[in-house]
Order: sequence, then C-alpha cells, then structure tokens
Amino acid sequence: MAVPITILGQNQYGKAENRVVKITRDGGTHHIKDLNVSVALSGDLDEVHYSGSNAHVLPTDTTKNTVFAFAKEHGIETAEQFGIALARHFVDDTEPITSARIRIEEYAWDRIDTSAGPAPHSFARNGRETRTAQITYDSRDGGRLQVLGGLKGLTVLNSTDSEFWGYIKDKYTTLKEDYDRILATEVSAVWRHSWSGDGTPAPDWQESYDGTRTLLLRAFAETYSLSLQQTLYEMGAQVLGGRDELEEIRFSMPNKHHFRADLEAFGIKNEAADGAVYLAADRPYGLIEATVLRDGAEALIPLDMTNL
Ligand SMILES: O=c1[nH]c(=O)c2[nH]c(=O)[nH]c2[nH]1
Repeated sequence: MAVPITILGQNQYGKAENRVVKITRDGGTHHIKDLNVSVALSGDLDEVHYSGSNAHVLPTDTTKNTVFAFAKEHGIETAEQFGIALARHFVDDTEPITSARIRIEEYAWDRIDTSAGPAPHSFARNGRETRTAQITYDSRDGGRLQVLGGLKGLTVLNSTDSEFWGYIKDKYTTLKEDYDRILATEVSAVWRHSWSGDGTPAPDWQESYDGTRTLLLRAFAETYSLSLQQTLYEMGAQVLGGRDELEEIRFSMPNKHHFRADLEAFGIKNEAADGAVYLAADRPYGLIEATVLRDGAEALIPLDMTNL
C-alpha cells in the first residue's frame, strides 16, 4: 500500500495537571494556594514529529519542574498572575517555543473555626465552585497575552420567579406550560479581560474575580426568569455592565430540572403556591450556552472553553 503524503497540523505539548500547593507563612498564620496547572507549548516543533529530533524540545518534565520552581521563587498571588509569569517565561526564554497556553484550576480552602477562633494552619476544602484561568501568550503577534478568568461548578437555584411557556408545540410536545417553577443550574463561565500585557497596569485579578462572581450571582437571583436563556443573557449583561475590564463572557448552563412530583394518585395536591415537593432529575438536562459581548467586541473565547 502506498504511504499517503501527509503534513503535520496544529500541535502542542506540555505537562498537564501539575497539582501545586503553596503554603505561605505569615508568622504562625499560614495561607494556602491549591492549583492544578496545565502547560501546553507550541512553536518550531516540526522536526520532533517528522524525524524524532528533540533538539527543539523542552522536556515536559522541565515544564513541570518550572511550575513548582516558580511557585517557590515568585509565589502564587493569583491564578492569573501565576499563569502570566509562566507563559512569558516559556515563550521568552526558550527560543523554539513561540506560544504557551497555561490552564489553571484553583481549589478553595476555608480556615477551620476552632474554639479559639479561625485556625492558623488547619483548613477544610471548600465544596464551592472551582476558579479557572487560561493564559495564552504568543510572541508572533507582538507578544499578546490573552487572559481568561472563569469559574465552574457554581450551583444555584431560585425556588420561584421562574416561568416557561409560549414555546413551540408540535406533535411530540408533552411539556406543560409552567408559571411558577424552580430554576436551577450549575454555572460554568469564562470571561475575557481586555488587558493584553501591553504595558498598561494589569487588573487586580482577585478583585475582578470577586466582583464578577458577585454580579453573576446577583443577576441570577434578581432576574424574574421567563427562560434560562434570558437569565443567562442578563447575567452576562450585568457582568459586562459592571466590570469595565471585561470584553466578553461565555456561559454553559445545564438546566437542572426540578419536576413537581405527581401525587394525585394519593389524592394529594402538590402546587408550587403551597410549597411543593419536587423530583430533582439528573439526566437528561437542557444545556443552554451563549456568549455575551460588549457591543463591538470580537468573540475570542473558544466555544468549548466552558466544557473543559
Ligand atoms: O428555560 C428553559 N429553556 C428552554 O429552552 C427549555 N426547554 C424546556 O423543555 N424547558 C426549558 N426551560
């Protein structure tokens, strides 16, 4: 059989899921940062694929070591700051590497409350959402940085102020119109900062994350919802309205259906207005996804970013 003529397409490599925990000691009080850092590098790497020459390959093992060395030498202030430092290092200091993508998940820990107050060095893993960040840096387009912040696993529920009616009904439609339903979802969101490392001061990443999260939650709680799509859009609009440093935000939001249990067979009425009992369904679920952009902004967040 003839060997087909082939060429190499897009490629990247690096060490995925470096679990780095940094303790900072402030006298007897300790602080913890717990990250999962994935490095992906690209550049002049054709030869390693074509001939196996490793002359341009910075080993993935080295990229792993770099993550830990940077955590010790520079500390971890925020996921964004840490990712920017790593991305710049790999591209600026290793000739064949022209672009780097650093993906970070951050797990939160709470100080344990003891009888003597908040424990100085004892923590309980917080079951809340995971903070995410993705930093890409490419030396070929003038050294542009792209910083995406985000979160996933933020489960929220409104026990009223949600309706769903007026939809298309065809011969397969069985869904009943609902004027008082539970609206619940697990928010995954990714937002893009306009800052591109152009010499202007970087945003305060922590303040930006906290402020964005607050706006997301407020918009969810305060929107009287006629659909999850409408709630999603309102969440995006409120974030972009309140956070000047952001250009676009993309959401992936499963509709975590709560069906009113049918208790009619037992002669029991189960109306929302009286405080109903619901069956929390797990699968299948509606999946609502959309990007909300500042007018005139380019849509640059990858479409699958929120499902990683
Ligand atoms: O908020 C909703 N949006 C939909 O598109 C939809 N479709 C559906 O069956 N239930 C819902 N709920």
